[in-house]
Amino acid sequence: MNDRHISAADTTTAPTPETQLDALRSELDRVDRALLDDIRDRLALCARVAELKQRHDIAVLQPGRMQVVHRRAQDYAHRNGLSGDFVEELFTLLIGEACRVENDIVAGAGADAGPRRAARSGDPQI
Ligand SMILES: C=C(O[C@@H]1C=C(C(=O)O)C=C[C@H]1O)C(=O)O
Repeated sequence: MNDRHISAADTTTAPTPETQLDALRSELDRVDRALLDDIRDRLALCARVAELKQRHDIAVLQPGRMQVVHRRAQDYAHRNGLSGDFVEELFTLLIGEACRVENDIVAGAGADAGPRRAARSGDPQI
């Protein structure tokens, strides 16, 4: 069938721009939730790193490790067509927040200082 023979039924069932926008926004909402879950999990791991550092008197700031994390993010950006500047800023923020959380824990701000970790399968249900 060519364009001159589209029936009325075909045109009425075509998704409207609004429907397509809603569908794309639902996808975005799902990705945003996953991003936030991953950020929460990253910070919860950093809180565990801080507890280990505190127990063994290891410095919170580890410039060598920060370099490794930044370098890997830049490689990823390069391979996946993302802006290197954007990824640099993003990881500067992520690492900065990790260090803030770690410093709070090492300074003894207590168990509430860190982010909540994600529930694991063996956890009690409350
Ligand atoms: C998580 C750590 O602590 C800090 C936070 C880092 C991060 O957010 O990736 C990296 C280096 C650290 O100074 C670590 O030492 O691994």
